[in-house]
Amino acid sequence: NVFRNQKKYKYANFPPGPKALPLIGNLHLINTMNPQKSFMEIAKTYGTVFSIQLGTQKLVVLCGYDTVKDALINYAEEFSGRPVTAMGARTTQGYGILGANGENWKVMRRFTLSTLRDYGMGKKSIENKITEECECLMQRFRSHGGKPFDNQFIMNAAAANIIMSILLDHRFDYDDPTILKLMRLVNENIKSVGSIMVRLYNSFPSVIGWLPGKHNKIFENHKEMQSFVRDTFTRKEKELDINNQRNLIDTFLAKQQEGKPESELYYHNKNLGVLVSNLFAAGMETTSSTLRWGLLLMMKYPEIQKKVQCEIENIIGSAQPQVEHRKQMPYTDAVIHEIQRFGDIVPGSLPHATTKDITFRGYFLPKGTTVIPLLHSALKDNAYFEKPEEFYPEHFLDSDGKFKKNEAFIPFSLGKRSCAGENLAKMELFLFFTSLLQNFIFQAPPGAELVLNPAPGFTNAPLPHEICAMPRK
Ligand code: HEM
Repeated sequence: NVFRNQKKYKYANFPPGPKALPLIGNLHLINTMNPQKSFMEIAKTYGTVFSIQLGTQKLVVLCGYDTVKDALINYAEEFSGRPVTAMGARTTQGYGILGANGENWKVMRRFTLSTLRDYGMGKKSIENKITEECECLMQRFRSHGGKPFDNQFIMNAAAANIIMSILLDHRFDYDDPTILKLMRLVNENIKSVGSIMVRLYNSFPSVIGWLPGKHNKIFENHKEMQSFVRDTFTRKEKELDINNQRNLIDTFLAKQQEGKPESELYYHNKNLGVLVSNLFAAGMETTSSTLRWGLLLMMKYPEIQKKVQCEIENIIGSAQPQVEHRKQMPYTDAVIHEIQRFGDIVPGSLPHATTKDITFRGYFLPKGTTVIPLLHSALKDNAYFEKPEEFYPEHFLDSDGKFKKNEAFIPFSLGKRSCAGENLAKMELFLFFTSLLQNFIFQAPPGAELVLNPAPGFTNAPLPHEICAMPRK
């Protein structure tokens, strides 16, 4: 039996892992509130490259900075795929950038990086847009007059507006129904990506495909999102002036109209629609949650907040914060790095897949194996960070108070699939964070207890909480 022999051969040297139960596999070993913790536990028994089975699907988990780096840097091409899932096949699989593979992914990634560079990174213009957004955000903060408020919605809206400005060259008022609708769609999807129902559905589409649950909601949301995006860019198409491209959608439509073979193969509306939703999904909640961790941590550690504010006073004074200031501000830079390390926003990265059969650290991984690079295990790696479980900006400072790099700082992942918005995100984090601290003192509401555990989900957002923003001047 050729098939059986092949299967046996393929899995003979597969990474080890706990024994799987019928149907559920190892699901009973995974704490759905905190899967990272379960993974770290399993690694203690089975090593830094181990396998687990969710339902009927086998995954390989990479644990610890050295292992993650070895895979994503030394075998960059081999680990650069995305898994093809049953759910994805019915939604966005293959299009856009996040879930794409092969040539389509390469073209979309190249397009995204170069367009973000042209409209966003490096250029002064995006810095001005972020600064403008900061002003609007601070006005909202001021309107609370120092009284407690929940900042989740408003921070999401500010982050959404930055992406919006790159995509559409337009900012929406925080009460505009368009942005409210978009945020609802993106948030609901991100929440449900982590849900156990979705994971099960990936394993047995035919068995539970008819059950009402979050996966049906995802399909509905996805359709709503696509029709929303289509309406928006059809309008843009009418206004397009090839000689005056003002945003990412313009540039995409211009490529579409070039009439080259590439135009038809890759620059079609399906790719545009999925790419646009991907950029929202990837860039909104990540940036906003990081900033919310930042403010929460400043309330928790007022003495650290004070040191940041001192540095702001010394270097920026009452001028407008600019990216240029960062290199003169080692303490603030260290604090922002530590916020990202401690916040650990995307603990399991996005799932990767092997693009060919490979042998990694003595184990055989057939082409198409789903691989989870556990960024959490690098950001909390005690071989690289002195106090991994604490908020300790000194992780990024040398004894002279200068900024000190740490190679295990990989919140944006590594290698060919690493975050395409890294530079944009860093610019946003610095400008929003310093502007807010320049203008407000952040305090816990009277009597409130500040909890630093993350809310359960695919990303690590802070638990719901309120903040008080006391104007400094
Ligand atoms: C603090 C903010 C952010 C963090 C922590 C973050 C983190 C990540 C991580 C961990 C990945 C997965 C990498 C992998 O598969 O190994 C990713 C992918 C990605 N991110 Fe970000 N991200 C942030 C902000 C942004 C922003 C602002 C954008 C742009 C709008 C963006 C666009 C993307 C894209 C397009 C991908 C997919 C890359 C690909 O599949 O080739 N991200 N990000």
